[in-house]
Amino acid sequence: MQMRFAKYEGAGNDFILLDLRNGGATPQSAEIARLCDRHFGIGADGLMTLAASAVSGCDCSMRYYNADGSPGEMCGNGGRCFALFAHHLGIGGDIKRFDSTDGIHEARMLRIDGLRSTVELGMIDVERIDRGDGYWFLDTGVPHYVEFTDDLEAVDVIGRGRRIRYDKRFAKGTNVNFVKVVGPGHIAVRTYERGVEDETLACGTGSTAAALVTHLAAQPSVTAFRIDVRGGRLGIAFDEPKPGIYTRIRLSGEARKVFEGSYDTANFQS
Ligand SMILES: N[C@@H](CCC[C@H](N)C(=O)O)C(=O)O
Repeated sequence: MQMRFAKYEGAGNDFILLDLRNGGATPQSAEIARLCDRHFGIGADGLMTLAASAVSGCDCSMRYYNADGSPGEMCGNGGRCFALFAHHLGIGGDIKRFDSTDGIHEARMLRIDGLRSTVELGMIDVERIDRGDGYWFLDTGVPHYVEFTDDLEAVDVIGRGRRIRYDKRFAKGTNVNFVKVVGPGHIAVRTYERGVEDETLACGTGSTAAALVTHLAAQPSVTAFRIDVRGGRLGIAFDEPKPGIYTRIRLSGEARKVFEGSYDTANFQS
């Protein structure tokens, strides 16, 4: 069977998008891993399916899978690409509302330029940030470890990231972020991603975690951050109605449709 797909990227975090509204099945985990393989497949950090939503008021439903085929509860850059994919399919109005495993999200196209757009995505509220010895840990849709460094270029993101990712302290495993404070409201982040098992060029939920922890630990009066990542630049803004309670968290940045095509499912199934 031929399956249509589209490829999108947000700050270099890249994704395969499948529209399942007409009844296609979600690929099995091994098939997703083969599709995401950069040598034998299409190549991507993750894959998302778009389907009709069972949640009242939602335009559609997103499910996220990492490059190794494991499901993730949420993906920030993926969510921004998903919203643009929905926009290109003519789904929803100015505000796209969709459910993911971690909750309901709203997205807006702030600026459209051909196949690219600046997309702002609402993230789930964060009400708990744990402090460890030299690190912070929080859930911004998926689990994130955050550690500050003065020399981001010198960090062995893959080596250290992989050790921390499998540390027994983190029951579900964790994504790992190294953060350098550049100035007021300005940080740079490198992320080792769970499920990709590598450094990626950007991570939206990781950038969200890094901005919240920077606010908490170093810049309590700042509620909007510029985040420099390997693949570009992201923005985070949020409200803090009570100390340590973060609401209206918005992740913004460019997203782009890269190409579309079709594949023969028999080539990717075992
Ligand atoms: N790249 C993502 C995060 C994707 C999920 C993550 N790897 C996990 O399953 O923990 C982002 O932009 O947020």
